[in-house]
Amino acid sequence: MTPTATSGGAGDNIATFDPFANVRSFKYSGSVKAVYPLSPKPKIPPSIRRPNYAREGFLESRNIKVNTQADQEGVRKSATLAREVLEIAASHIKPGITTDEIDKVVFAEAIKRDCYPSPLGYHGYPKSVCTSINEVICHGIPDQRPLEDGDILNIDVTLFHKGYHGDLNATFPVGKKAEEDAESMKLIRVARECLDAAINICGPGVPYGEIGRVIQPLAEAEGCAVVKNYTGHGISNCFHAAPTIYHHATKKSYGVMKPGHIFTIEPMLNLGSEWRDLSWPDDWTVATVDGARSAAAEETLLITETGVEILTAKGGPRHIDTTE
Ligand SMILES: COc1cccc(Cn2ccc3cc(C(=O)NO)cnc32)c1
Ligand SMILES: [Co+2]
Ligand SMILES: [Co+2]
Ligand SMILES: [Co+2]
Repeated sequence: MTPTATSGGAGDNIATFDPFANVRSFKYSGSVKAVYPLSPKPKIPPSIRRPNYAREGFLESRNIKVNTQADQEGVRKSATLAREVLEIAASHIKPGITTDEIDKVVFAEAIKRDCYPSPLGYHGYPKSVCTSINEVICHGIPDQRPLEDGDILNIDVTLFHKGYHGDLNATFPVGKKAEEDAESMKLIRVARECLDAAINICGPGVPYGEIGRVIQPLAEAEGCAVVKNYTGHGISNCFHAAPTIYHHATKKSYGVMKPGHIFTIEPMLNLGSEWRDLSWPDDWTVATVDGARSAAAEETLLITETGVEILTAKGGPRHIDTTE
C-alpha cells in the first residue's frame, strides 16, 4: 500500500519513541493500542546491500518502467525470498507472541538470505516489517503487544536483494477463536479472492483501471468496503514507483499493462461499508475510522507477452496465460 503523505518517523530515538505522549485529543477507533517501548534498532551486517531511498519519491512520475530480463530475474529472486520469509513469520503466529518478536524473525531471516528488510528506515519507518492487527489497515508498527486469541494479523514483507525489491502480504487468523469467527474469516477470504480476481484479468493491453473495476463490486457484494487512500504500486529497483494501483473504480487510474511491467496489487478491505481511514499519532499506523476489522492480501506481479507471472506466489513464481 503506497502512502500518499510524508511522515516523520521514529528516527534514531526509537527507545524513547512515544508519539502518544503529548496527544490528548486522539481517540483509538478500536481496541488495538500501541504498546511501547519499541525495541532497539537491529545492527545490520555491513555485507548487506541497502536500498538508496534518497531517489525514491512517492510516485511523482507516471512513467512506468519496462523491466529488462535481468531486472525481471532480479525481482523474481527477491520476490521468492520474500515469500519464504513471510511463510516463516506466519509459522510463528500464536496467541502470546508479540509483533516485535515477529519483526525479529523477519529481520533475522532476511539477513540470512542476504536481503535488506525494505521497510526499515524507509521514510523513517522504524521496523523491518508491517504488522497490522484487526482494525489496523496497514503500516502497523511491530511493538510489545502480544497477539490475542481472536485477533487477525496482516504481515507485510518487502525484501531488497541485489538491487531489487519483492513485496507481498497476507492476513492470518490468530488462535482458534479467530478461526471460528465467521465474519473475520470471510473478510480474510474475500481480500484474497479480490486479489485473485484482479490477477486473473491482468495481461498485456489491459488498462490498470480494470483492477479497481473488478475488485470493488466483488468486495461490496460480500459486505466489505475497499480502502481508497492506500494503493498498490510499481516495484523493481525502487520500492514504490509508477503506476499507482487503485483497488476501487476511479478515473484517477492511468496506464495500460505492457510486458515487463512489475507492480503489486494489495487490496485492503474493511468489514461493512466504511472505506475511510485514520492515522495514529505515530504517523505510520493506519486504521479504520469506525473500528471495523480490515484485511489485505498482496502479490508482486510481472506482465508477460501472454499474461501475468505471480512472482511472490506460494510455492514459487507462477505464470498464468490470460491471453488465450
Ligand atoms: C511517507 O509516508 C509513509 C507512510 C506509511 C508508510 C511509509 C513507508 N512504509 C513502510 C512500510 C511500507 C510498506 C509499503 C507497501 O507497499 N506495502 O505493501 C509501503 N510503504 C511502507 C511511508
Ligand atoms: Co504501504
Ligand atoms: Co506494497
Ligand atoms: Co507490501
